[in-house]
Amino acid sequence: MILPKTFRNTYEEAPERLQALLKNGKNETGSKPSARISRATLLRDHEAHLQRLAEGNLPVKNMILPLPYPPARIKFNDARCILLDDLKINERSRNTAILFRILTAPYIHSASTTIVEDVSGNVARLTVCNLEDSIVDPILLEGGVVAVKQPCWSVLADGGYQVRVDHPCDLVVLDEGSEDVPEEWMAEGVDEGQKEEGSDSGYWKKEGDRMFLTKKFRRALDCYNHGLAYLATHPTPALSIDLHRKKCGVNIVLLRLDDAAHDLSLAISLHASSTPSLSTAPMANPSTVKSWLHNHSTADPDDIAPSIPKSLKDLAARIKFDLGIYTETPNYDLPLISSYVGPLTLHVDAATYISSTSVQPTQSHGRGLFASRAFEVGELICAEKAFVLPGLGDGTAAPRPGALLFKELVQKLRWNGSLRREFFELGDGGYAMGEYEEDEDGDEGEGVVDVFRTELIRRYNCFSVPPTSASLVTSPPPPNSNPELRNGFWIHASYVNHSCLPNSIRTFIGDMHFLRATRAIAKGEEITHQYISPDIDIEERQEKYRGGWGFECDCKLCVVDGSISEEARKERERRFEGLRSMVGKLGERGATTITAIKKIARGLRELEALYSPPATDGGADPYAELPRLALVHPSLFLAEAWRGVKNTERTIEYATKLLRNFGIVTSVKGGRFKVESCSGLINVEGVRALKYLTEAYTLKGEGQLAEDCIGLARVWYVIITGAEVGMQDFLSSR
Ligand SMILES: C[S@@+](CC[C@H](N)C(=O)[O-])C[C@H]1O[C@@H](n2cnc3c(N)ncnc32)[C@H](O)[C@@H]1O
Repeated sequence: MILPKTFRNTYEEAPERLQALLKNGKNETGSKPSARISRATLLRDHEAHLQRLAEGNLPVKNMILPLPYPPARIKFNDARCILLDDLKINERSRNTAILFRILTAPYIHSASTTIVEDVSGNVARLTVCNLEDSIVDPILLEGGVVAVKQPCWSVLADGGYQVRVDHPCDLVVLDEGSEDVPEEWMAEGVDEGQKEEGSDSGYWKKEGDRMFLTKKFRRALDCYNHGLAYLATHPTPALSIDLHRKKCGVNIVLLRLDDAAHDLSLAISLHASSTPSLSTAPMANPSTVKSWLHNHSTADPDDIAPSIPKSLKDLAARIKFDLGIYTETPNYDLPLISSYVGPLTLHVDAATYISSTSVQPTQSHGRGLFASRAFEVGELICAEKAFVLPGLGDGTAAPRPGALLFKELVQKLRWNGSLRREFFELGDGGYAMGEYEEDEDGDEGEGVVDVFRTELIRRYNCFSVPPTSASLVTSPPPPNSNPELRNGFWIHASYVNHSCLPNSIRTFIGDMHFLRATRAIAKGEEITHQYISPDIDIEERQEKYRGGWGFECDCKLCVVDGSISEEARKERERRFEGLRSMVGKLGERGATTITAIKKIARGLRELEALYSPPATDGGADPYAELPRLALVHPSLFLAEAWRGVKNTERTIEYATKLLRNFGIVTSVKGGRFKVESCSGLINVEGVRALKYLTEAYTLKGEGQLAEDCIGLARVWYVIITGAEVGMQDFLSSR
């Protein structure tokens, strides 16, 4: 079919149009659509969209969620069945459901859209969002029957209407042959020939394997289930073990870890009961095995792992790590863990260490993370495996990292009741008020996941992550390009509040998150890190915290920066920008002359004066131990410029200044280099400053001072990258 030039993709509307619709769309709530599009037109239009989809290269769009509504909690069988003629615009009744037969192959991109009819033969466009759908393994199958709970008409940007499902749990896919499928839809779609031919478990196993290899994972599960149903009447333990094992593998791929644990416990208990030496062992009981898989520990008191074949043991390890193993001892082989991470995998099999911290209420920042013991500079405070980190195997960061994370979160929460409670305890910015409150036990109910709340929790708590933090330091992205970042989610780390003067730094090695102390932390102290590095200007800084997370920072630096006059603030900014552009121009010219360096040094002194305490204040310096952020960039330039022209004294002066401007006050006394006070603002520039100091002191023959500086640089390198990997090269390179 040749597409008309006027074809407009109404299935993938531009985000701006959707936003405008949300803001300015006329309010038709409660009414019924004035006109409906005919079956022929809907099908023709759908065909045109499918053709466009097949041509590929659809633009990547940002997701726009409509106004929130809670998911239905009613079971389909208890719902009152209604028809398309009964639906109203934007008005849902939580105890209703509608049955649809799917008339076409779905259009699957950021959502799944298809054309459906109800039992009276009326036709509509159906869009299901946030579904774990794929073109090779569609959930909305042509000829299939689905039920939609609490249906209503939703308005489209082009003025039409559709039935839109946002909570995937509001969609029920009925099995072929289910007694809920109306009789008139029953005969079609059931392939009797295939059923007869494939009536034994060997056939279903082969068929399931074929589906698995072609990535039709849900079909594979169906086939293995058919095989197991056959085995219920023709018991063959070896085959049952095999089919449960295969189901377990598919469920892991689909992030259905609870189901995977269920299948594996059946496989292992069957293995035990059919092995004479194990038939009376505790592991012959599936619930014993299931508790072991879910116990978050490496302990194996029933010796299950040593008694089972390797294929089952490997799956057990996979499930236990993915459900989370907790350790009380922070012993990590960091070079080994780092070596696992590469373009094909971000996933690391390591245990989570959170036992030295606890979540407690703070005075004014909601809940926070607190130290249960003292930590020294550089010490590991906690280490945590990701709850979700998408992007495995593609080698590149996604263009919509937030949307990808959201989709995977919904999938993981939907299928794993055992993981839901912890997630929904996280902050959602106030959404869980009133009507949206979760069930008493903290669980959202069987498979019920509120996607709007999930998205808010994602937004307030997710992290932007590089493949490894070391990659940002050892091979930084070229200037003005974005590093390859994904969006990931770590539950315990989500409780850490922000401070511009933090006492910890977060780093990532694949899907492991590490938090290390940037200064000594006392038992009982709150742990903080920087959500983003603070802007020089206090107003810009607070605007980012307000916009991103809904708070204003009240750390010491923000209080002091916030107390200076508007005029002084603007003057600092003006001079900083002036210096920055001077430095930029020098960079363009290449070689830097001593005269040019001195000019920048003069500019820095003038800027420094703007941080000096007013004489009227009796000389008290509010910035005495605080960072002076506007001075960082010029002092870094000067430290490097003096180093470039091999002026040792000046290199020491400006590298020391650079540390000072980060709020790290150092001293040289009795031949030793010492940190007197540290704001916690440790970063790669600070490590560079220590490296320059090491070189300069070495050149001066001050061996002990050089030793002190390089020792500290090593500690800081581990703090900012998470591990020693790449340290030697970084510290020894020019
Ligand atoms: C990642 S969560 C941290 C845990 C959160 N306090 C809680 O109770 O769940 C981020 C939220 O914590 C609060 N928060 C974090 N840092 C803060 C700060 N410095 N001042 C005030 N609120 C802060 C904000 O409400 C922010 O949206």
